[in-house]
Amino acid sequence: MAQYTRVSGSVGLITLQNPPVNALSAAVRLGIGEAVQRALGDQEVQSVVICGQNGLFCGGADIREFGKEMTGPPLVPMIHAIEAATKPVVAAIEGSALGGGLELALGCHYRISHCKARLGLPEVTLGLLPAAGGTQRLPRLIGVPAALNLITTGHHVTAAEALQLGIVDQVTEHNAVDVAVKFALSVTGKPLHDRRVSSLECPAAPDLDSLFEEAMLKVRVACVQAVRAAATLPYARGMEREKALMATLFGSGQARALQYFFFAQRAVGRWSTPGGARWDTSQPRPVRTAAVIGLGTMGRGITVALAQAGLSVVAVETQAKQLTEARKAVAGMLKRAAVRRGTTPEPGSITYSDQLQAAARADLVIEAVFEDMEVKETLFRQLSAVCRPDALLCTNTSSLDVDHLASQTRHPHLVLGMHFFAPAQAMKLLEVVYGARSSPTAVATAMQLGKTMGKVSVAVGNCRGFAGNRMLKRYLEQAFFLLEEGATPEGVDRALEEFGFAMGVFRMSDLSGLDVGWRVRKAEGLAQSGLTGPSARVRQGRRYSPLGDLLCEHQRFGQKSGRGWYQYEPDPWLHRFLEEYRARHGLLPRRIDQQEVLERCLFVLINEGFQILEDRIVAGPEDIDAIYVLGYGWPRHRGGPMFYAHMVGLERVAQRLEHYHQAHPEVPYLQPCGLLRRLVASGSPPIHRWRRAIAGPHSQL
Ligand SMILES: CC/C=C\CC(=O)SCCNC(=O)CCNC(=O)[C@H](O)C(C)(C)COP(=O)(O)OP(=O)(O)OC[C@H]1O[C@@H](n2cnc3c(N)ncnc32)[C@H](O)[C@@H]1OP(=O)(O)O
Repeated sequence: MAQYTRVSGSVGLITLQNPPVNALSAAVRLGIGEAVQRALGDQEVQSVVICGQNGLFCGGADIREFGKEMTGPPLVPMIHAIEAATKPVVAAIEGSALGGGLELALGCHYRISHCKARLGLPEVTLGLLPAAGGTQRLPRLIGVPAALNLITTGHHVTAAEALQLGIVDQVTEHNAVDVAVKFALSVTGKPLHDRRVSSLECPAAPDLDSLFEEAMLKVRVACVQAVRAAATLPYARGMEREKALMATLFGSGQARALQYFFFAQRAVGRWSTPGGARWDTSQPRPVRTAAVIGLGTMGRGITVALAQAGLSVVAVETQAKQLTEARKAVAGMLKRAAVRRGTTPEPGSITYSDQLQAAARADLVIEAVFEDMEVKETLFRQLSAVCRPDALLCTNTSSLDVDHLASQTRHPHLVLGMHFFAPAQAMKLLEVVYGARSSPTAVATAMQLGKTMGKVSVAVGNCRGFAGNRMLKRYLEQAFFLLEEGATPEGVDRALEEFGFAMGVFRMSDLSGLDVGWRVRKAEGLAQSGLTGPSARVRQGRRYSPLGDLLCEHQRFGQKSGRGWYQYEPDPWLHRFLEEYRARHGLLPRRIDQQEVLERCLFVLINEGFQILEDRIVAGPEDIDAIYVLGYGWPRHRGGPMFYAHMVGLERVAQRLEHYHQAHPEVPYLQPCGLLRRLVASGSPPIHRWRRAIAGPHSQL
């Protein structure tokens, strides 16, 4: 909807009304069109202001309408009508003007922005391009290099930057609508020709061809082609090109995946637990002071993330040398982040101590000590004695039993996992792991704290490895089995990187350190040295690959030791080692193609995802997809593992798993899990119906 009123005698005020972000839905487009006509036809009205209700101009096209049949008037002719108006039209930008919202503002003759507003054309992040004239008007207004940068990255700019670039005409600290109305009165009757952006010439820039060629190599080709049309063609032909390019993107799998992921990241905030706790009925407690215990790499990152979110942080490290180093490292991290943001580091929000007692007054404590149950058990008993009785006690463990740690304390309902991903100050993902006794308030508080730190928090039930690492285990395992059967680390990584992972599984393991998993496997009784014969490759009645353990026995810990799955200097060791290993175990190497690598590594991970859904460890497929894209490098343009399964087709995923299970009956995880089989049997419903299909007592399966 759009509301029309007359203000200050002669200004027609059009207010976009579609909470929460005034997206340009069919109803809003219809409303704007009608209001513009009314304003232009009203004899009393000399100028027009367009704004959005509730302090937000417009979040762009309504993404929920994409992929559905188009209804309502199209955006492009409406923007043309505004630009062609003979009365000045002023956009009053507050909050955000993004995508179609900014394109609407670019169709206005003037743009006044509040100083806190942000502007941008983020369509590329949804697999699209700004096809309501954005690729044609923005280069004409601010020049090709700056427009190309904004359009191909999707970056938002601040109001100050927008003023400097020439996107807006004025920035105000006052009420932008009031300022725009006054401004509209002041420009009444002034000529408008040079205010119509579509009629401007693209400002000349040196060596445009090489700029376009360079951009083509780096970014979405369609965006570059559209901006090139702005620089080389008349406006009307440029608009035709923009429309044609958008048509090729609109139905693409990438666009569907990116749009799905936009909503998935937001859906995880509406968490629920099998015990009935929910986001909308649980009240978070305020957290003003947080303590971090253990200042290794993770503890330092968590300290920085908390301080940057404006909390007072008590950083505790009992080893003097480590404490001194951590203090320096944290100061350096804060300084570098401030330089990047162009601000000064906040002084005084972190205090350091070598005494646990320093955490006594904290609202919430996050321990990040060595990943060892005995060490953590002792710490939780101490924290329970030292801290306030209402303090939330959180563990940053990546796999240990949260319920067991809770049982060491006096108030188990206040114990949770907060599983950060390295580097903790930068990674967007946080797994909030609730135990059997965690209270709804505790979950809500940790979820809210994650949001305050700028993270996407996903509520996850307590199980070994939680959601992310539990799935990762199956993925790694298949990669090892593939090596046993004849594949090479390079071949497996190539297949995964061509699929879209920034790093294949072996390169990623080398980076994070092979010894980390080795320590966990030793603690679980899986890694055992000296075993020979068939028993070397079987544990707990299932196929097991000791390859990772053997590499560690040869002191190959990955990048940190200069050698892992790859050698960082010429060294044919690994291939010889694999050949000898296969010969020793009577394994006949075969040629393994990319399809098998992908299906075995990815479908087994997806199968575990379905098992996690069935076990109610997470509430919906969006949780798993957010975890995998934000924490494990799953390519965003493929939406996440569960969305990928939906795109591939559940029947095919189940068939291929069955096929591999028949070939490898000793690997039980290759057998399609019950939920996957039931979804296939019920006709493979689309992903947005899975949540309902899984839901316990009301299950439709
Ligand atoms: C011809 C085609 C023309 C144009 C193409 C386009 O315009 S494509 C759309 C381009 N716009 C965007 O990509 C902006 C997306 N939105 C945002 O970046 C943020 O939502 C925004 C506007 C900065 C506000 O952020 P905030 O943190 O305040 O809110 P949040 O992101 O949680 O969003 C609140 C709910 O609104 C839903 N929503 C946001 N934008 C849109 C949109 N454009 N269409 C539909 N719905 C949108 C969002 O999903 C949240 O709802 P929820 O139910 O929680 O999912």
